[in-house]
Amino acid sequence: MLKQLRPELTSLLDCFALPAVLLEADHTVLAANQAYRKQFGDGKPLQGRHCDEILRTAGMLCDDAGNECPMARCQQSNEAAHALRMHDGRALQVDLFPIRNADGKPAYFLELLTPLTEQSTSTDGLVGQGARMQELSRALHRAAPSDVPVLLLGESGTGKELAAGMVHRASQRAQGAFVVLDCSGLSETLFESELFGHEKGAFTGAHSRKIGLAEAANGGTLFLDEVGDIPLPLQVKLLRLLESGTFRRVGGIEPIRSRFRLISATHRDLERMVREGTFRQDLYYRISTFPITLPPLRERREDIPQLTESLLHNLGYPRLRLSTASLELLLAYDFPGNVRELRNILNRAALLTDDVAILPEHLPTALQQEPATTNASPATDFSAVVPLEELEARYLRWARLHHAGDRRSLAHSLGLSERTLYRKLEAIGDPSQKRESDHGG
Ligand SMILES: Nc1ncnc2c1ncn2[C@@H]1O[C@H](COP(=O)(O)OP(=O)(O)OP(=O)(O)O)[C@@H](O)[C@H]1O
Repeated sequence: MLKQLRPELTSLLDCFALPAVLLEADHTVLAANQAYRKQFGDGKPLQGRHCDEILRTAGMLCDDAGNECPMARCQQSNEAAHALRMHDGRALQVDLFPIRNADGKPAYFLELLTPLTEQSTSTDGLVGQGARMQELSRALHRAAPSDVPVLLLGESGTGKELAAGMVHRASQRAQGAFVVLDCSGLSETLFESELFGHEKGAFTGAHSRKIGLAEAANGGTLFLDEVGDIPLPLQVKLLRLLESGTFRRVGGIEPIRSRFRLISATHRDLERMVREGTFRQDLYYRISTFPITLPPLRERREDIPQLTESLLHNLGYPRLRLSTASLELLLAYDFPGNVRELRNILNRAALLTDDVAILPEHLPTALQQEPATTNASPATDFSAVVPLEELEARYLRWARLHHAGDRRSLAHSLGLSERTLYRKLEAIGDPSQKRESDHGG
């Protein structure tokens, strides 16, 4: 019956800017919109063809690496199903929605294909073997299997989004979607329509119905980045969603149910915001069942050598190395922008060098001039209580950089045997240590 309505259906699907296709239960295409035809079409009519065959022709495997087709799950559960696929080297989120008949049974299926941003699909793990990273990894793995809300705290660039992705992939909802909403800088209207979606005509510019991220996250994980930036009036709406599991699209009447695991992140001090009245206490309790703090890079400098190698590899410079002098400069730097800043520094340096080594002149001037903190002994730079082990590591690094003599005389000045100093420097990933041991020193 629907076949006679193909032009109307195609026109309806054209309301979506994203590739959208209407499928029958046997995977044949009833109608596809222009964006779908453009991205996956081969010039021949798509109607009546199997979606698997169309996508395969376009170079996208539907069932690779054991990825099951979301259609089976959608048919079985009569709920939206989600999956991730690769196409042209980019990740696509596949959202499949059942179109139910008068008996409430899934009769047709609407499939939307959303390209995901590089960050939200990064498969890189959190790099780092130091004590702080091991502690972090344990906490993330402890939190992952349960469905409790996780709150990731830490400065900007410490890897909160990466950590959220890790929790999702290690959770029972790994087969579902990992949906990211960056809550910073969104106006109230935009925040609401992003999270809850809207009906056509709900406000000026709402030309078509839009599925909200809360709905897209059904069966998966919703990651609210910069949750501390949500304005107070919207915090109550978010709380209602979390408490009831239901919401309404902007301009909609029907309550919609969505089940997802919530992960939130912020670089703000939420407890202080609660005290100051800018963040609702009830919402804070709701999202912070399992708080996990990500350490800033300057508190885990021992990971810098490994991170550098991994970041250079990911940036497409697998053979590029840091000279020892450059690594020493990085080890002495405080990285207010954390791993993101290290990544940017390496990217820029890689573009500046034609050789196989990044030299100090390829690094930003802020690093080339020794920072004040490295001239003063870090042991006397008390701004916070830190573990003694870390203080020792910081002091050793400072001493290594500033001691004029060789290692034997440094060991003597520190009151250590040369062998003990060697072990301690090795444990903190001191680069000159490696250089000396490479030469049998
Ligand atoms: N431990 C890590 N190992 C490898 N890469 C990392 C690590 N931590 C962060 N990165 C990289 O640093 C960049 C920033 O990470 P991410 O976006 O996860 O940080 P964030 O804490 O969410 O930042 P913001 O608060 O600004 O959103 C990304 O490119 C990420 O891949």
